[in-house]
Amino acid sequence: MRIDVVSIFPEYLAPLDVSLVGKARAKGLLDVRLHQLRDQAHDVHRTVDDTPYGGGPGMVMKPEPWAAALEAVAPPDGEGVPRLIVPTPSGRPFTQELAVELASEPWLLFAPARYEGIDRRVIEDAATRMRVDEVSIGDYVLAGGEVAVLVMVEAVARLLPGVLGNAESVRDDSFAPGAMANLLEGPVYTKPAEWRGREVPPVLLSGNHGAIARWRRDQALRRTAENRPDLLERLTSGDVDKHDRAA
Ligand SMILES: N#Cc1c(-c2ccc3ccn(Cc4ccc(CN5CCOCC5)cc4)c3c2)n[nH]c1N
Repeated sequence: MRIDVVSIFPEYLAPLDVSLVGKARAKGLLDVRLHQLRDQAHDVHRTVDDTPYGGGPGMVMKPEPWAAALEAVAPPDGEGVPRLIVPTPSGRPFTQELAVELASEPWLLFAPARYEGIDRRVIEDAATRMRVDEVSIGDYVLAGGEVAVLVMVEAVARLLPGVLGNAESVRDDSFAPGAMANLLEGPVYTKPAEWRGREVPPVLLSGNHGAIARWRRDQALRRTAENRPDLLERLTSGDVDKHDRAA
């Protein structure tokens, strides 16, 4: 997979050089390219923003630099077309389902804006050439889209074949299909078996894999009921018997 990111703060994306994504890049599983939007602003101050038509707070990102930057990355007559992802507070929710969908794309182009966002005409113009998704990573307000790009790239990268080692697996992800689908992870433990007077739940030391699986599901149901009761609504009645619900 190729990932391009256009930003006025490409240094914000430095974490894409480390850990899981960094290793995936080193293994050649991911080709991440960062681009400075200001390189496409040719006035002496390399201006990328201006006042909003109609008034209102803040500044809006000018169309010309963005159009030039997107076309520099993906020339209209070039090979292949990326899927353009535009982080925005007003976007569709970024979910595990969308991460799975994006993980199947050969080329993603992220356009994290700053200020009050990008002139709408940039999105409309790009949509004549490529698929555009306006996406929000959550119901809170950030100062720009770079953090959202870090979130989305990590969520997508870990789904790519070969990125997670055998020891880790996306199979057990909270939101992956299967017995624990739509349940939050339960508690995890490691050595020592007793620490500051607190013991590891004996079932986890029992070697009884059936009992351990049942205990883990029960813990996941409890945690989900406590922190995300909305997710329990997604489970069919057959998944959760009345006893579990009451637990
Ligand atoms: N993904 C994601 C995000 C973002 C996000 C993503 C991209 C950009 C680019 C600029 N910003 C700042 C910004 C904040 C608020 C507003 C709304 N305005 C309406 C008029 O009153 C002032 C406020 C606009 C722009 C961004 C924020 N925030 N939260 C998420 N989950």
